Amino acid sequence: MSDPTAPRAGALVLFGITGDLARKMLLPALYQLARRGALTEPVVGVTRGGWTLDRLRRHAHDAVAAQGPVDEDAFTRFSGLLRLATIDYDDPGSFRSIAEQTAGCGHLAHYLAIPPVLYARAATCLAGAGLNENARLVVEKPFGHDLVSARELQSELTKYFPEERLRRVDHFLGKDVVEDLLTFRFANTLMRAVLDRHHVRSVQVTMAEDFDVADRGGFYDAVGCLRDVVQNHLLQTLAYFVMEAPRSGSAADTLTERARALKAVRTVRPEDYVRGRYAGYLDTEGVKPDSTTETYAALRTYVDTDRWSGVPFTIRAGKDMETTSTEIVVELDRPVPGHHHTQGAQTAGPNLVRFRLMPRSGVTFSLLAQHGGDGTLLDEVTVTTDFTRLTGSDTSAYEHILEDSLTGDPRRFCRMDMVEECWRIVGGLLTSEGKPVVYRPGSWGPAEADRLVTDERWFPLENV
Ligand SMILES: NC(=O)C1=CN([C@@H]2O[C@H](COP(=O)(O)OP(=O)(O)OC[C@H]3O[C@@H](n4cnc5c(N)ncnc54)[C@H](OP(=O)(O)O)[C@@H]3O)[C@@H](O)[C@H]2O)C=CC1
Ligand SMILES: O=C1O[C@H](COP(=O)(O)O)[C@@H](O)[C@H](O)[C@H]1O
Repeated sequence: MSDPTAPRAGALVLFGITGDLARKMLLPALYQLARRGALTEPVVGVTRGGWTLDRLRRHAHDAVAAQGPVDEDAFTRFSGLLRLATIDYDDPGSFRSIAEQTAGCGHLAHYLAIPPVLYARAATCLAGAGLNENARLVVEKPFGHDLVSARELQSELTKYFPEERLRRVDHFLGKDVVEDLLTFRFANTLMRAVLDRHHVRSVQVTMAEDFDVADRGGFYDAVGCLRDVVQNHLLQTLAYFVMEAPRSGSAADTLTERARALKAVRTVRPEDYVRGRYAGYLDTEGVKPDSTTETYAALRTYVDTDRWSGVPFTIRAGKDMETTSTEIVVELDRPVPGHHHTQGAQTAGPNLVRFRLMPRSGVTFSLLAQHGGDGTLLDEVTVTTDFTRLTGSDTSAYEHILEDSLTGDPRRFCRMDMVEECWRIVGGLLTSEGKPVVYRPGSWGPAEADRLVTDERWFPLENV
């Protein structure tokens, strides 16, 4: 759904079209949009040079082919939309090449998939060429490296692009399954009835990845796990899980409720934080020999709302772990003791509601059922469903993000107040010193993190 106050852009100006993110995500997503007729506007790739339009087209084909079979007719349509502009960040006049390529296109959407240190410079040069007028600026993550730098960046960008025309990407917000948390919670009375402090004992959020930092050592070592995925992706996902129902389906109401939820997340105390690093990380190319960067982060927080007050939320994320899986596991309270039919439940496993976000999105309930003819003997049973198989949805996060960049719909982006809240929540952890605890590659991270969860027990993930 587009935002009626934000006109659709007449062209997408893509800085960083030759880069890693463009190859892995943006070019394949743009092709998919063109394939289903959702992209008919020019896509102007911006580069410092060395590329021809033919090379870009071949590169785009390779990027698309790397993800599966190519519909050549659709690719030809997409390829016909590609244009190229060469710029020099030290020569603002060179940005006129973008104006030449976008002449007659109307409103522009500039998408910055370049190193974040260049965001302010790019915005300044765009303005110098008059390309900020009525234009939207979309910036990739990260937005700053702490609260102060995020505010500084905001102040630089808003000199030329006011907040209502700024979009900050967090691709988790483009994932259907993350948005679906809201529908699943509020459209189902069963869920509405139990997801609150009266029924929930604890919530565990895990984002495990079974791969290491590979060739991203230089980037990752300056960032670490907390900044890479917790401060943004996992806190935004948590916001969807804890927020109240928006008053309406409008982007403004959704954003307001999400921001309210983040404001209620308690600032994490350093004693509720555990950092880890997989063995062998220091041998990665681009990683400093004396690096203290974490590849695993686990923290405990609380959400101070009427619904969630007192419920512990633990979040953990890590590279080189046993599997690749993202889940929210909700542990429900045990039934009251003292009854014939609740006796067995005191020692059996608790009821769990498991929101499986990735790789196969769906939900699983762990329940108890009578074993044989004795109501006190219980079996643990699971009831599971797979959303992707049911709905057949296969729209990638970046298809949504890029389409919204064109339409202007702000709901799948981070508003500045959300960015500030996320930095506030983890702010006390960013300067954590000392070496992270070393963990075995392929494991579940350091055992030290067990103290953060209720009963010192992480529930095993289902997608294993
Ligand atoms: N790669 C990933 O998996 C992810 C990346 N991101 C974010 O996306 C953005 C782009 O990331 P990524 O594609 O990996 O970045 P790259 O390092 O691949 O750089 C992207 C492009 O930026 C230009 N560039 C690179 N370094 C410089 C420099 N020093 N000065 C001027 N231009 C430069 C180059 O384009 P040219 O030479 O054509 O000018 C390059 O192709 C970043 O903000 C990153 O944080 C977010 C999530 C995941
Ligand atoms: O932004 C990032 O996200 C990916 C994980 O995203 P996914 O959609 O593939 O699950 C993560 O691997 C990467 O380190 C981080 O920069």
